[in-house]
This record gives sequence, structure tokens and C-alpha cells, in this order.
Amino acid sequence: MTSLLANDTSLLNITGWLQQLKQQGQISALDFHFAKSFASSEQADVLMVAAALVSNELQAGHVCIDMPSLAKRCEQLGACPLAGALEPEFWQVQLGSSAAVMQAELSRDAKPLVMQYGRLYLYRYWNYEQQIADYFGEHSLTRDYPLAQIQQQVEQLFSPNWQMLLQAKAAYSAQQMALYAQQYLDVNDANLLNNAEFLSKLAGIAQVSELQSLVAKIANASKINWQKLAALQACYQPRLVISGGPGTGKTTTVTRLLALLQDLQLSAGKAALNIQLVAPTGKAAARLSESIIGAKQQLNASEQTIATIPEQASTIHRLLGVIPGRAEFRHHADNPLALDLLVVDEASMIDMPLMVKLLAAMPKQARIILLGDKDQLASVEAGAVLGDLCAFIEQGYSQTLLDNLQASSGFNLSAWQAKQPLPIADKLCLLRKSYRFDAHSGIGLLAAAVNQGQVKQTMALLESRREDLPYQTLNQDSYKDLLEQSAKAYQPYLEALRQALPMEQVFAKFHQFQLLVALRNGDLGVTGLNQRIEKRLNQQGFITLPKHADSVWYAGRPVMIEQNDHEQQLYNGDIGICAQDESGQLMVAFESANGLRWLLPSRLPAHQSVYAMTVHKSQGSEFKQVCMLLPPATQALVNRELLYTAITRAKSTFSLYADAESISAACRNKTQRRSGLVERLAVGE
Ligand SMILES: Nc1ncnc2c1ncn2[C@@H]1O[C@H](COP(=O)(O)OP(=O)(O)OP(=O)(O)O)[C@@H](O)[C@H]1O
Repeated sequence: MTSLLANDTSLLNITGWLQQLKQQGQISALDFHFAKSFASSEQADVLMVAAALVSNELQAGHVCIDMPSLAKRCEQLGACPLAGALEPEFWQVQLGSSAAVMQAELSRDAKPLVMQYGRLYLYRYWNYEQQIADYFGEHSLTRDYPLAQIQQQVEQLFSPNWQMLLQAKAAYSAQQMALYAQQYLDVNDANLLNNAEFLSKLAGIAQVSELQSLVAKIANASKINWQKLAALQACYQPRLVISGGPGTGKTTTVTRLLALLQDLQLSAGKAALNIQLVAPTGKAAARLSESIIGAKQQLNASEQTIATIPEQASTIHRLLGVIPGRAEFRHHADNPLALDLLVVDEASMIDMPLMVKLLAAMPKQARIILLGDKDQLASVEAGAVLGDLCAFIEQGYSQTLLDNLQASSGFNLSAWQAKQPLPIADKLCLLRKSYRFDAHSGIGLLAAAVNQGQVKQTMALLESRREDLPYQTLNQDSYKDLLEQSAKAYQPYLEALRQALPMEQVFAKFHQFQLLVALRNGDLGVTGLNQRIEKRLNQQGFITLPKHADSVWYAGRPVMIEQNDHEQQLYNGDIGICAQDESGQLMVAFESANGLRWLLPSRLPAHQSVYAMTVHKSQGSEFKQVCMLLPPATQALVNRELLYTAITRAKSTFSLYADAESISAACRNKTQRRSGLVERLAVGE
């Protein structure tokens, strides 16, 4: 079928229209040139508009565009010279009959554009999505280890901290203790512990062994511990995604899970698994290493097993092997990684192209464990892979997996039997309990309220004046207060620098506090706030701004790298602090696994001062105190994931400067990134 307007005049009109959109900044030069590549095709007018818009969607993080959105975008952009373009059916009919569009339901002959389930893709992105759907849609259950061995090892690794329970018993009343023990031991039925007989027996206990035998009487069938289940799932499922909010024990669980698998390997007389740890950024990798080292110290396992768990994590880019100047990596399907098990932390930050490259480089039989928080901001680039995979996380498990999990845990999982079992659902586990925040922690409660979109509850928490949740409405006065508070919070690291304390201590003090914002520019964004905080610290004498207008460097300037530079081994998100060396020369220090690295300021790739940081850049980091400025609701960036991600970066205090309307908008606006991955996994493609 040829378009109604497929003639020279219409093509000129379309080209002019797209040109105008490019000049207005509505579409990029890349979108425009991609559109022009269809200029000599049949139905060129239709294809050019569709191509420009689908390409443009990638910049908003969408992997594809659906027909109603194509029509809506044409309406929003205005004056589209294509008759019928405001109707979804127009696009369905026109693209559905175009020779330049692969109809994925009918054929797999590659074409530049692809249509599937009413969505239009660039071929490359359709193919990425297909590879992820194939990887996670495959049936991959295994039974590599004997049941008795699994049961025994998992009990040992996940045994409760008895001393901690005994200490709690000394501090709590009988009723409080019953509640605490119920939560700590993951007992479903409160009456099992909160009854006269149990309480009187508990009261008489003084030794760990007595406590153990009392607790042993509570049948496993009345408990569910999701951390333990995640570890067991890994015994049967070589491809696993573990999602959980802050402090739900993702690192603790993965460390125990690795110990379990290594134990099983060693007791079967096999070689220990070659395990590698990665994260998307250097900062997140450093944090993963730190957490694994901490979790290993708590492990109830043999020294031999503990020694087989690695501590050093690297970035995904480093693992895959960057080739300077090339988009491909050294490791790919034809040159897979040499490993048996890969742990990938902060998986929500991984965009679709990088995820595909990582999965492609995995050896066929190797295990992969993705860790992350499905509710955090999605990756900066297109896709929301972790979120899409986790769409099935409450779906329940197949009979086979359920039988194995029940047999190895003793838990009653009948409520978790899937009505329609899907391979992807067998690969997911959600950790549901936070071990970091107790029931009274404002941060934990606030994160949960925002995540569930509860506006009233969120406002009530913020207005309750909790110590860990200082809140002020954003106005001129509170803006000044925010500058004052931020400058004050940064003084300790500058004081440490002035006293010439070791740089490690300067960094530790710097990381105690972080101001987070949504915008890059303007008074409410990174640039405006950086300038004002710098000015304030200069007035207070904590820094001395350079006299020459063309110089930006001074001792104490904290910077964040904004571009990967493989030669210098500096990566997007790395933080450095400027300081004088012995000769008085200004250098920038960076922390690394092998200690400090010092670089000349002139050697740094793109960077920016980092008194204020965007929430996006803060992913994978944690700070004792976080202060957030949420811009007015008119900003498209104000959404639930943004506020939730900012809150969950804070360990002890989260202070918010925002107006009520903006907080309410953030709670209500859940971002939807368009992709077809959920549908493809649901039909088991
Ligand atoms: N089963 C458990 N029993 C007692 N404490 C636990 C348990 N699991 C985790 N914790 C504690 O909770 C805290 C958070 O655990 P962990 O760091 O593993 O969580 P996480 O989900 O990786 O956190 P993050 O929010 O940093 O990603 C740690 O102090 C850890 O020791």
C-alpha cells in the first residue's frame, strides 16, 4: 500500500517539518539523519516520521513506541504534514504493510524497523530485547546437588544469631520479645510465640542451647525466610534475579548463597566455582567489595569455603574488556568470559545494550545472579531491564521449583504456586524485610510510603518532625537554609584537609553527607547549587577560590567524573578531591582498590564540582546524611523512582526541601518505560 501523500511535495513537507523539529531541539540530529535514510523508500513520508520518532524515544529511555504514542507525539509536536498521523490505526495500517518494516510475528528477515505486538522498534533494540527474553525465558532448572546436603548446609549458613536473640530477651518485656522473635525468626503465625506457654518457657532460658531447642519446636512449615529461599533457589536456578529494597540483605544473602554453592561443590569433591563480582560503576563496585568483606566476617562457614568467595569487585566494562575507540568489548559470545558464576550488583542501573553484551559474554553453563532494587530509577540509557524482569516477581513458582524449595527449606509455599508458571518467574526472588531500618525508622517508613504512592502517609511522616526526617517547604528562606546546612555539612572534610589528615579520612568525611537534586542546571540544579555552596564555603574561609576567573581549581574542590576515560582508569561517577602535594602543586586524589591515585587536574576527562549531585549519579552510593532538593511539580523529572532512590541513599538522616505539591506529584508519577520485554516474557517467547 502506498501512502496517501507519497509524492515529492509531501516528502519535501515532511523533510521540512523534521528539519524544523531538529532546529527547535525536539528531535536530535541523529533522529533526523536516521529518518532521512528512508527518503528513497516506498512510503518514505510515513517511514521518515516513524523513524524519527522511534529513534527520538530512545533518548527518553523507551526501547520502542506504540501506535497510540506515535499518534500522540505527532499531535504534541504539532503541524505534522502527514494526513491521518493523529490516528493510531493509520500507523498500524501503514507500518503494518511497509516493506521496510519487519513484522516479527510473521517473519525474522531483518529490516531497519520492526513491529511486534503493536510496537515499533529500531531493529537493533528489538534484537536486544529478543536476546534478553531468550536468556531469561529459557527453562533452566537444574538439580546439581543432593537434597540432604543442601538442607544441612543451608540450615547452618542461615542459622539465627542466637546471642543477639538472648541479648534482646534481656532488654525486652515478654510480649515485646515474642513480637521480636516472631519477626526475627520469620514466623508467620503470631500466636505460636505470643502464648502463655511459650512466653513462660522463654522467660526461664539463660543459655543459647536452651533457646535453640525451644525455637527448634517451631516447625519450618510456619515460617518463610526469603533470604534462605533466594539461596536455595540458586541451587536449582542458574539464572537468578534477587531484588530488594535498602537493607533487605541482598549482599548478606548473596554471600551466604555463594558459601552454600561453594560448600556443595567442595563436598562433592569438585573444584570451587570461579566467582566474579561486578557492578555498573566504580563506586558501586567498591561498595560491593566492602559489603562482601563485611558479610564474609559474619559467615557461619568453614575457612576453606570462606576463602573461595572473592572480595574484589570490578566494573562491568572492565570485566568485559574495553577496546579503546570501539563499541564492542573483548569478551562476547565467541570469546566468553572465563568464570563459573557472576554476581552483578546494582542491576537496575544497567541499560539494555550493556545487559545484552554482558549476557552474551556469559559462558553457556555459567551461573548469573543479578542483585538490585526494582523500584529504583531505571538506567540513564534506554530500557528498564531489571524492572521489566521483576514484573513477574509476585507471580509464584512452577511446581518443579516449588517442590524443590519446599523439600529443601521445609517452608509451606503452597500460596506461591503459580497459576500460569513462567520460566522468568522461577528466576526471581524478592527480599521483603529490611534489617537495616527498624519499625520506628522514619527513612524506612518514608521509602515504603513513597514506593507505594501513598501521598497522605508520606506527608504525615514528613510533617511528624522525626529526627531522621527533617523537612522544609521549599521557598526563598528555606533555600538559604539549605545552602547554609549543606556548607556546614561539608566543613568537616575541609577541616580534615586543612589539618593535613590522611586523604582516606578526608574522603570518609566527605562521603558522610550528600546534597541530591533532580536537575543539572539553574538555581535548583547541580550547577547553581555548586556555585552557591562554593561561595558560602569561601566566605567562611574553608576554601579559597582561585583569583583568576579562568581557573576553577582550589584545595578542597570535590569533583565527579562525567565520562569514562579508560586510559586514566577514571569512570563516570568517580569522585576526586583536589589537594596540594608536598611541592604545593594542586593535584586531584581518587580512591581506588589499590589505594589513592593522584592526577593532574588537566588530565581529567569531563567533570564537575560535586557539592550537589543528581539523584541519577547517586545510584550505587550511600551516605550517612542525605539532603534533597525536589524541584516544583512542573518538572517532568519529578517522579516516584527519583524520590525513592534519593531516600534510600540515606543511612541515618534524610532531609527534604520540597513543596507539598511536588512531593504529591512524585508519589503519584510512576515512570513507565515503554518496552515489549514484559509481554515477550509473558508469552514465553
Ligand atoms: N538475616 C539477617 N539477620 C540479621 N541481620 C541481617 C540479615 N540480613 C542482613 N542483615 C543486616 O542488615 C544490614 C543490611 O544488609 P545488606 O548490606 O546485606 O543489605 P543490602 O540489601 O545489600 O543493602 P543495600 O541497601 O546497601 O543494598 C547489614 O547490617 C546486615 O548485617
